[in-house]
Amino acid sequence: MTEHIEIEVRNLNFYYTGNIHALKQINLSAYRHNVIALIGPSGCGKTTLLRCFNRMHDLYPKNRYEGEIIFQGANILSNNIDIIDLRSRIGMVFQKPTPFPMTIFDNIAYGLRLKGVKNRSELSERVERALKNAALWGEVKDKLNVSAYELSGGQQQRLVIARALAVEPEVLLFDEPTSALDPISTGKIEELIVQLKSKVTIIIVTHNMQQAARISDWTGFMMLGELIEFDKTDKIFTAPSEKLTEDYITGRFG
Ligand SMILES: Nc1ncnc2c1ncn2[C@@H]1O[C@H](COP(=O)(O)OP(=O)(O)OP(=O)(O)O)[C@@H](O)[C@H]1O
Repeated sequence: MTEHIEIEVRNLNFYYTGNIHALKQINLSAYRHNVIALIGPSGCGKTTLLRCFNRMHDLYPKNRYEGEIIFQGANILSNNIDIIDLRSRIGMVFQKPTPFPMTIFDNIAYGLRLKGVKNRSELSERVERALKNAALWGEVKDKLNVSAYELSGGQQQRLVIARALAVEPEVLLFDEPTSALDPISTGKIEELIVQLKSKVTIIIVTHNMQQAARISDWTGFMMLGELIEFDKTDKIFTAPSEKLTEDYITGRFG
């Protein structure tokens, strides 16, 4: 299979309001339908980098990007990008489950309705497909009209994943998606992420190095806003090229 680059980051710098230089000269290529993990000590810039991929930082107009993020031939940091469209093509799942205060069905149908899908049978079919793809259908198929808040934390996280999947994104961003979950729910989400690779490219921030080693194909190790090393996960965890990476993965600091 020829490897196709889904996202290419070129000389990316990012500054929070007040010129805090949070990302420094980041370069990386994310291959299509691979899982890319971002690891590194607290405050190194993992979440900041993840949020660049769907322009979440735009919520604060004084934040500033430099460089390029090329997604399917276009620079998503350019001014003429349609941000709403971008966020449906590059979806995001946060640390804490964020269901909307509405029924399970309506949570999933929400983005579809925004995209103009109104036909009830098409909506039902796409809601079912998204819930199946998020490995949640079996648990909720008889209670689609109850509030999403009645689900457990782990189920809510899969609901949020289903909601992101419903609009058929090409990329999913995960920001520590299991840190609020118990080990069984964590295992289910990890299994799901590996399954989802057949459909989407995944970039995941995790504090848990074992999790990165278990589920990712590529790993980026960050420190103080720099991407110190980016390589195949096996290589990062068995024979890293950089001493800093080795010190981190062997627990010498962090
Ligand atoms: N809204 C903000 N305004 C100013 N500085 C910020 C903001 N958010 C983060 N930072 C700074 O940017 C740097 C990177 O933070 P970021 O949250 O990306 O790190 P992280 O690696 O995801 O950390 P953690 O693992 O603790 O979540 C830190 O120095 C942080 O203090």
